[in-house]
Amino acid sequence: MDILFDTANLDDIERLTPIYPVTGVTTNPSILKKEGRVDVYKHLRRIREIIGPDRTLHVQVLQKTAQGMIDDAHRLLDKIDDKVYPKIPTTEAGILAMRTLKAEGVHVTATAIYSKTQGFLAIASGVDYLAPYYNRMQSLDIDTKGTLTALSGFIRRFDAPCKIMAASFKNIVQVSHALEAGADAVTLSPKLLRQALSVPDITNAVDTFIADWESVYGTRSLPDD
Ligand SMILES: O=P(O)(O)OC[C@H]1O[C@](O)(CO)[C@@H](O)[C@@H]1O
Repeated sequence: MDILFDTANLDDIERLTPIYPVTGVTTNPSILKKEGRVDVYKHLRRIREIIGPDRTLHVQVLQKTAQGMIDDAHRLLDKIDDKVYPKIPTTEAGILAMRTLKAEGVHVTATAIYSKTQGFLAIASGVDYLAPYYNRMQSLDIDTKGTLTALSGFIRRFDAPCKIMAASFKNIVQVSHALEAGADAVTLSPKLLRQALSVPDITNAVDTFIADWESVYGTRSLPDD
């Protein structure tokens, strides 16, 4: 299972990567916008430094034509490093860009996925990750779980070297539903993870165990022997 941080915030990535079992970081232009007008390549190289070479870094291209997307992907690989996964929107131009980049041996993440059709086209184009937009699909009344289950079935049936990285989460329930439906990976903001762990019931359970111990032994520590 892959869990990725959907953020470009350096403080969060630096502080939380050692804590959570994250396997990578995803960004897009809207996520980068939250950091202000940063020196974008420097910023992304710093993310790479923090997460190290073994975690994946997914960065979106900006152009809408196939050639523009390919040029953007090359720019990202050149300016950040050759391990970056360019994120290519799954449009008609994007499909051509994906196929061209895969033929060059580049890792590719297909993004902006709302449908099974986009998904199977990206799978057939040989991409490494598919990023279906969980919350945005739900808001359109699309059968999100059914779409993920079908895509996961296609991947298995055709033995495609592709993982589903569900994205666009607005609450933690969507995340577990995506995993139940067949997502191999989920990308979510660190804030969602922290919110999920800071519910009062969890804290209360831990406090009650300590209080029970203390009421018997008069201390909050385990004995040395
Ligand atoms: O709906 P949102 O919150 O804008 O999310 C869009 C999603 O698309 C992605 O760009 C796909 O990787 C994620 O980084 C993000 O989770």
